[in-house]
Amino acid sequence: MGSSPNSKPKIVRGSAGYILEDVPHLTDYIPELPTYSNPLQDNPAYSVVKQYFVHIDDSVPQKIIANKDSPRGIHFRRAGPRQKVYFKSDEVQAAIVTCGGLCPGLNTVIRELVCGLYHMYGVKKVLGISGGYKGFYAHNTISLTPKTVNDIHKRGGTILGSSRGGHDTTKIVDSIQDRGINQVYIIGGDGTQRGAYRIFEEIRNRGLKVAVVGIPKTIDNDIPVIDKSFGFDTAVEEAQRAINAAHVEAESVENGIGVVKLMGRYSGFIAMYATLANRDVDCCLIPETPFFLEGPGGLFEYTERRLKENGHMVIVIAEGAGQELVTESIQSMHKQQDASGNKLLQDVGLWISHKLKDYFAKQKTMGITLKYIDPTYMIRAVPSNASDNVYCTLLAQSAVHGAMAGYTGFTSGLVHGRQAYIPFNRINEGQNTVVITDRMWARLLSSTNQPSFLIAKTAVEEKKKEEEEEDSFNL
Ligand SMILES: Nc1ncnc2c1ncn2[C@@H]1O[C@H](COP(=O)(O)OP(=O)(O)O)[C@@H](O)[C@H]1O
Ligand SMILES: O=P(O)(O)OC[C@H]1O[C@](O)(COP(=O)(O)O)[C@@H](O)[C@@H]1O
Ligand SMILES: [Mg+2]
Repeated sequence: MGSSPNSKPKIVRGSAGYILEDVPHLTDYIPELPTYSNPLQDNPAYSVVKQYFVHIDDSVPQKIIANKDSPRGIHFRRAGPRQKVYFKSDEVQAAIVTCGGLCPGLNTVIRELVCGLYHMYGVKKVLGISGGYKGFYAHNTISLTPKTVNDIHKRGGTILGSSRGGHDTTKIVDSIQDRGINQVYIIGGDGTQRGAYRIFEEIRNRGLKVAVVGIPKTIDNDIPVIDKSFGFDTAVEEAQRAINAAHVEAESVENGIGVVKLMGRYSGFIAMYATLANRDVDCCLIPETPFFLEGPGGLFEYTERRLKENGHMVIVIAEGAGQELVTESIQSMHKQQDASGNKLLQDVGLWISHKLKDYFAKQKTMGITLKYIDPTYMIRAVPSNASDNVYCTLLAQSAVHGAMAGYTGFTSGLVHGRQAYIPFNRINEGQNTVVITDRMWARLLSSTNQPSFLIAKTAVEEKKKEEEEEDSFNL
């Protein structure tokens, strides 16, 4: 996968604690590049906009909650068109690639990149790299025009195809150089953005005039810094259909339990938002918060209580939840990985369904009917909804403006509702997960009334410890 990224973050400090975490620019390593007037100024559609061009110093704060003594804090460069551009329209040879798992909106981003380049900047040469990163060196390219991408946003998936694994920095940059590509748009999740950083580093080391731009994609919403990733809203909406079905099935029988498993490998955002949106869910389990089955405060006890109270119950479980519990039961599936090095998960939905069935069969107190619904790929293989379509358009257009302005090594993202350019190193520094001490998780707990397993378990453990201490004292 090439050498480790090593570039230093570009930090600009201002007065009163202002910090700009800036993005690299082509002129950082190729001085005296010629500039040109932005063709947008002659575009009748945009000429009516007052102050259409973004001021060179505009930035977006990372934190917007402040008090009177707080420093101004970290900012990111504001996205948008600049007065001067660093590429002539007919000089640009752009390339677009989609990597990793599917996500609603991939085709919309492809469409808007192509149309944005064409209509805003007069760029006619856009190549689609097929099949993810390995497509740079192992597949043929596809020529993309506004005509060929015209209606692709109505379809799920990606017209370019995608893949995991196969990131070979040297081969990819050789291909970029050989094909004369000078703007690379890389659409993908956390793994993809790490790969994009390596490509940027290699391009910079070779001194090439190539802008490398990332567009963050993942339904898991696990990319740090940005408000949310495109496709997430659509996935949450699609998940409602599965939860509604589980609810209908559960309430139609005596002591019915509906279990729905939703995607979310390390982050439970889809499960959390789908639960909050639905309101028929009695328990939501996510990777960020451990849970347990037996004893006081456990899932079995809560399920039994809920069935007695309400006659039915709906459980939403994120695929990455409770993995340690499942691994304890099925030792053989230990630590398997996919081609990109992501953890392969065991089916926690199936596991929990069996555990609940076994428990009630042994208890003999009440007979249950359990239906397990696993919509898996259905929530991500759909076309993006209206709000995601608009979001994809803004992300793609911001990416194009940034590349044309000579910025490189950045991800285009939304920060507190404003489009910003975020340096790769910030995007790659960790994973966004649900913070269970935040208000959002508290809102969920109050909407489901489920036990906070954390507190309950701690209380049980403390009680056990006290009893053990008492016993040893009495001996
Ligand atoms: N640390 C890394 N360095 C370089 N490339 C990576 C890295 N992690 C993942 N990739 C590449 O990024 C692509 C997509 O990664 P993956 O984790 O499958 O999906 P996603 O980008 O959606 O998280 C794959 O081609 C993979 O080889
Ligand atoms: O079967 P695949 O394609 O590996 O995808 C499964 C994974 O992809 C996801 O949808 C999203 O993962 P990425 O966006 O990181 O690719 C996860 O929720 C899920 O675990
Ligand atoms: Mg990922």
